[in-house]
Amino acid sequence: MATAPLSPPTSSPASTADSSRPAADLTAPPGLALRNVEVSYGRQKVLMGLNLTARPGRVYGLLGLNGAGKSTTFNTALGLLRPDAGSIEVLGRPLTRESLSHVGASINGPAFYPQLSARRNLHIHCLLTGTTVEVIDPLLEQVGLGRAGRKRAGSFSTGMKVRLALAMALLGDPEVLVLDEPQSGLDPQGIIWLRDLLRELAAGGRTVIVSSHVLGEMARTCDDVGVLAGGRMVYEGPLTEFAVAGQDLEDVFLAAVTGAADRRGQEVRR
Ligand SMILES: Nc1ncnc2c1ncn2[C@@H]1O[C@H](COP(=O)(O)OP(=O)(O)OP(=O)(O)O)[C@@H](O)[C@H]1O
Repeated sequence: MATAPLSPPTSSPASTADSSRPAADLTAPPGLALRNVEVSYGRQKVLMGLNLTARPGRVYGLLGLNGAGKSTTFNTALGLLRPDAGSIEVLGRPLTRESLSHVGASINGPAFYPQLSARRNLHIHCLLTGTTVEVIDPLLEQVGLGRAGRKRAGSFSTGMKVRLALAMALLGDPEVLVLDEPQSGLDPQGIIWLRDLLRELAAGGRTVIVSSHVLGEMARTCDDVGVLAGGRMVYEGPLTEFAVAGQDLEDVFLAAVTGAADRRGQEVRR
């Protein structure tokens, strides 16, 4: 699938997820799909038959309470954790080194060499991934670090580190982007900037998957949501069908996850 090249982020007012956005293209293979995935840490089962489908051209928000398994889902989707059962597909192909080369990710917080400049960090990533270094300057501009490229990454503010992590994730112009809590550490201006960037990436045909606890921001950013509770997806689909007009996303979310917890409690008690 071809994706449109990135253009500088717009300074448009906050875009809000709404029903006027085009429906998902169900004929294209999902950017990322997990099928009946089971993952345990020792005796603790964390994912129990998890299904997730994130589609091109859409921003997908993975929601769940602390400890629901969002990071475990991302680590498994990226091949960093081996599932006990189930399968993972990227762009309709099995998870392999080749299919993973179409995925950019930022998980487990920003990771870089603090003693090196932002530019040098990106240079190393280019060498590791076989990406041309020509992309570095436009990318630094793209994430708002154009004037900070020569500064030591270790001296960056939290928000600047988040922007550098995003630049690393975007390095190979990936068709699928997986970001674990990308807003974390950004100020309100940065959050609006990120929202516009994610929407622009999706509008260019990419599959964008983010996790977050900030429900209001997810409501503004995402087309689709997956709500993880009790090791399973308790809702997956358009945001507008999860919290319909007039409903508060927080209320609907809490009802969905506590309902799942109650059901799970009953299963355990039985
Ligand atoms: N490496 C690990 N070893 C053992 N248990 C783990 C490990 N990583 C996660 N867990 C456990 O798995 C469960 C799910 O954790 P995970 O980090 O995936 O949740 P999360 O939804 O990302 O949480 P948060 O929103 O707090 O980041 C938790 O009970 C956690 O304690």
